[in-house]
This record gives sequence, C-alpha cells and structure tokens, in this order.
Amino acid sequence: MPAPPVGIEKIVIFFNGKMKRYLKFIELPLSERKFCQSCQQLLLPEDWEGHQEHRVMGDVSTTQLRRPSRLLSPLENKKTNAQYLFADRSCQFLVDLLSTLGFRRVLCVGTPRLHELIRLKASGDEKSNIKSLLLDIDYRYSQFYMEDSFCHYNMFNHHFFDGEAALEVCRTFLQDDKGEGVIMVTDPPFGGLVEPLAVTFKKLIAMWKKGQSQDNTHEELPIFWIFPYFFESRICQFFPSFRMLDYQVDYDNHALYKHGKTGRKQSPVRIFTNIPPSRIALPVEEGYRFCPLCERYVSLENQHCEHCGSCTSKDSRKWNHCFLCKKCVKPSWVHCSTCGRCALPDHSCEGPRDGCFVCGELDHKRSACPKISASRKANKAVRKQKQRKSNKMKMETAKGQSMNHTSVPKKKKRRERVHQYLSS
Ligand SMILES: C[S@@+](CC[C@H](N)C(=O)[O-])C[C@H]1O[C@@H](n2cnc3c(N)ncnc32)[C@H](O)[C@@H]1O
Ligand SMILES: [Zn+2]
Ligand SMILES: [Zn+2]
Ligand SMILES: [Zn+2]
Ligand SMILES: [Zn+2]
Ligand SMILES: [Zn+2]
Repeated sequence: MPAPPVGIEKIVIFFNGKMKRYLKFIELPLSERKFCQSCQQLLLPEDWEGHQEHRVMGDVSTTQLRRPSRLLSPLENKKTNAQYLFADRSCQFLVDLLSTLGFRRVLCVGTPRLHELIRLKASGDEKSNIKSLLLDIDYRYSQFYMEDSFCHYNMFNHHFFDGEAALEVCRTFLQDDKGEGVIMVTDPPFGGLVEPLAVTFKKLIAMWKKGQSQDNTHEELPIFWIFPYFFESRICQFFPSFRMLDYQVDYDNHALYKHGKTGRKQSPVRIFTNIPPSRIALPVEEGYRFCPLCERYVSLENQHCEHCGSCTSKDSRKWNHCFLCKKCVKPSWVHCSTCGRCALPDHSCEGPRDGCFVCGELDHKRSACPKISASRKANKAVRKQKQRKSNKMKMETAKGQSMNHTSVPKKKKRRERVHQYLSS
C-alpha cells in the first residue's frame, strides 16, 4: 500500500464525529438547518425526532454559524462564574488593537466572542489575516470549530480534555514562526482564584518560550489578562511586569455594572498587560486622554497628581491627594486622625479593623495581601486544585450546569469583597 501523503493523519483527526456533523450541516438547504435551543445543539435531519418537544430554531444561516456566541445562550449558572460576553464596542476595540500592534496569532483563553470576531475579520479582509485558537471549557463550541481552532480546556489546571493531540495543536500555535507575532488574551471567570490561573499561564508561557531561539531568552509572551481592577495587586504579584490599563471592558450581560454620574455604565473590568501602556492608544471618543507625564492613556476623570507624580485613580473616578497619608485616595474616603489614615467616613475606629489584618492597608483584605508569601498561597491553591476531579467539571459543563471551582465559603467571601470594592 502506498504511504499516505504527509499530514494525512492530522486531516483524519480533524474529521472526527463533531466535524463530520458540521460539514453535513452546512451542506443542508437553509430550511433543514435547525438548532435546538433546549439542548444547545445543531441538529441533522436524523436528530429531529428526538427534539420534537424542544425549542427548535430553523433556518440557521451561515452568518449565524459564524457567530456561535450569539447562537448559544451564555452560561449563567453562578453569579461569580457566568459567561460574560464582550459588548461589540469592546470586542471591536480589542481586535483593532491586536491588529494595530501587529499580532498575527491570538491564543484566546476563555474568550469565545473575541475568537469569532477575529475569524470573521480574517475571512472578510485579506489584509487582516490574524489566526486565532480558542481554549475554553465550554464544550458546546466544539460543534462550530475544527480541532485546529478550538481545544476543550480547563484553564484552572492546564488540562486539555482531548489529550496529547490537543496539547500539540496549542504548542504548534504558540511556537510557530519561532514564537513571533503571538499574543495570549484571557478573560477568566471573575470568581476564579488568581493563583491557579497564574500557574496555568506560566505553563503556557513556558510552552511558548521553548519555541524561542536562544538569544531571545529575556523576551516575554505578550499577554492581555482581562480582570476586575481590584485584583491588581494579586496579578502584579505573580506578573510584576504587568500594568493595568484604564480601559473599561464592557459586556453584554454583566452583573457588576453600576451606573456612573453621567448615566454611563461603569465597568470594573480592566486589561492587565506586559505590553508598554505607551503603545496602547485608548479611544478618545470614549473619554480617554493621553497623559504625557505618565506616557499612557487614562480616563478623563483620572487626573495627574503632581504630588504622587502619576495619574493615580484605579477606578476611573477622580481621587484626592491626602497630605497626611502622602498618597491619593478614593473620593469617598476621609482622613481619620484616630486611625491615622484615610477610610470611609462610617468606619469603626475601634472594633475590628477595616482592611488587611497582616499589613494594615485599607485597600485589601488579608486574603489579598501581597505580604503573605506568594509561594505558600500558590502551593495551597495548587494542592486544592489537584483534589478537584477534572472530569467532574467536564460533565457539569456538558450538562450546562455549574462550572464552579471554589468552595462555597471562599466564593461567598470573594463576592463580599467584590461588593465591598464596588460600594466604596
Ligand atoms: C467571563 S467569560 C469571558 C468571555 C469573553 N468576554 C468573550 O466575550 O469572549 C469566561 C469564559 O471562560 C470560560 N471558562 C470558564 N471556566 C473555565 C475553565 N475552567 N477553563 C477554561 N475556560 C473556562 C467560559 O466558558 C467563558 O467563555
Ligand atoms: Zn433538544
Ligand atoms: Zn499622569
Ligand atoms: Zn496624590
Ligand atoms: Zn489620609
Ligand atoms: Zn478611624
């Protein structure tokens, strides 16, 4: 028998069961293209009978197939872990930014809507031919993508559900072109712990590094980590080269929004990155300006403090400089002479202290204290992570149920912290 042409094994892998179904599906006339909303599944004529009592949508167009994040309903099981999808404005901003910065490959970790917009642009515009690989735990997406553009993945323990073949897809993607022109963009569930995520991202960075030539050893894999601003100290503890941008990431279905004075929605979500902020222009028409002293774009309300020497606001409100604390503080805080620092006016000076029990700072709790040994906490998180069965999560997601990674008391604590930040 003649030897198969080079690469045939790879092609065979692509045409697995799911893909065969997809190819059959797009061959169907429009009137026979159905999607079961109850089961979140594309239906072939032989499946129809089993879904008679379900909510079935007909005439699924090619345009709809190219935007699975609109066809699938976002997972909304838990407030802290819901699938928050980018609003068009933010998604468009990200794609334009990636293109302006000259990236040719984007590893999308938990960003299905960004992945699909990149692919849409690439198919419609010859010039912007950016490739994208999506890693996500939401298995429903496997119906719409080949194995070279989607891997079923758990970002909390760096697990590829389809084993070595999927890991190889990711490795090739990161190491292609000697690792040049690639960026990782991630938007993890906000209820997730920073430590296991950081451990995972370091593994992806190491994978990318292995494809680098020897003389590039000091280079870093460019990353956009999208997360609420109040995790800044935690993220920078693991990735000291990261800076937080002022850009407010908007979502279609975000529970943490609150209305600002202008009536405009204020999002607490920001971009953390190791790309110099001076290279990232934020849209002036959306209320950002360039601060020549800080050499970065900031929101209009974020004023440059001459005493601190920087634009100090973290939450896009105007912060005030306190000469006693020698730093800028949130507008809602006043200096308390009993405590010797700024705090909310209704804090209790006696009784249990607000803020951190370890270092006394008011802007974080003990659990987020940068002074507690990072390694001790990371080890604890990894131990906890190991205890969780990865297949439990696989089953839960397949059923569209909870994607819960944290114990109940921890989650409750985190929700309280989020609330505390948003109401101060
Ligand atoms: C906050 S949403 C971000 C979606 C993004 N804003 C978008 O529009 O493309 C979190 C994403 O991470 C995925 N996700 C949740 N838990 C995950 C896990 N353990 N491993 C990998 N992905 C996960 C969800 O399915 C979801 O797509
Ligand atoms: Zn059904
Ligand atoms: Zn400034
Ligand atoms: Zn100041
Ligand atoms: Zn003060
Ligand atoms: Zn006090």
